[in-house]
Amino acid sequence: MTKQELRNSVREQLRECSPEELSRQSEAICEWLLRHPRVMVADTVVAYWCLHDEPDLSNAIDALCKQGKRVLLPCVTSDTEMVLRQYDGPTSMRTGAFGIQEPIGEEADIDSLNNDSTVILVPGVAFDNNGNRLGRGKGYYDRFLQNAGRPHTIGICFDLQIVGEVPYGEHDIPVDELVKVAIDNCQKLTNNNLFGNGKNNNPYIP
Ligand SMILES: Nc1nc2c(c(=O)[nH]1)N(C=O)[C@@H](CNc1ccc(C(=O)N[C@@H](CCC(=O)O)C(=O)O)cc1)CN2
Ligand SMILES: Nc1ncnc2c1ncn2[C@@H]1O[C@H](COP(=O)(O)OP(=O)(O)OP(=O)(O)O)[C@@H](O)[C@H]1O
Repeated sequence: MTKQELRNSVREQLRECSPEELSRQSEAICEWLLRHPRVMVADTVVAYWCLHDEPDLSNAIDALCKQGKRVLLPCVTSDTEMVLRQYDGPTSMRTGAFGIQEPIGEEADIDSLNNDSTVILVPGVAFDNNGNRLGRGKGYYDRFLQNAGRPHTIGICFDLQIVGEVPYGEHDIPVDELVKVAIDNCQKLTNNNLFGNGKNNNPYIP
């Protein structure tokens, strides 16, 4: 299956899901994140403000912000680039490119992310169990992650977006870990979804 065929197939399945089920999963993901050991000790969490077909992280974002953590969100600045700005609460947002809500706060220095105290939550259209990620097809995250050093990355998606195999190329950067929350057994799955410390799941990445 090509990347585009997989995108279309996953989107079709998401359209068939009930909004109630998806919002239950969003809540379970937020709770899972707030209990995640790396997130709990992080001082910086790079999250995303959801598009209509992505898990809604806003409850986790607000909770992390209230805990005093630095929460950063992407802002699209050109056809290829995005930067991160600090989230300072729901009233400090504006509508950016692609209709995505983005903070008006201070732009973060990308060099400040290259450490053990940063966790990056990466959205995706599909992921496979090796951490390979299919994005929206513009390469924003691949370029950004390439420049962000090596902080811990967690792929975030709904259950049905974890697929057998995601086709990947030389630019694609796999995530270190995948959220995998089944409503009835999130506890059981929490320790079962790490790919180890290796950042080299993808043989194309040196
Ligand atoms: N929440 C969120 N923010 C994010 C991303 C993301 O995946 N999720 N990005 C990750 O890269 C960047 C934005 N990337 C985007 C890439 C393509 C389209 C896009 O093609 N939008 C179509 C809508 C149709 C569709 O995708 O079905 C459009 O506007 O025509 C939107 C955002 C930065 N911010
Ligand atoms: N690090 C990079 N440097 C230059 N070009 C890149 C890089 N990463 C991706 N690209 C280019 O961006 C385009 C989209 O790549 P791809 O289909 O892998 O995006 P994606 O991972 O699905 O999207 P996204 O990261 O925005 O969610 C391709 O033409 C690819 O060659």
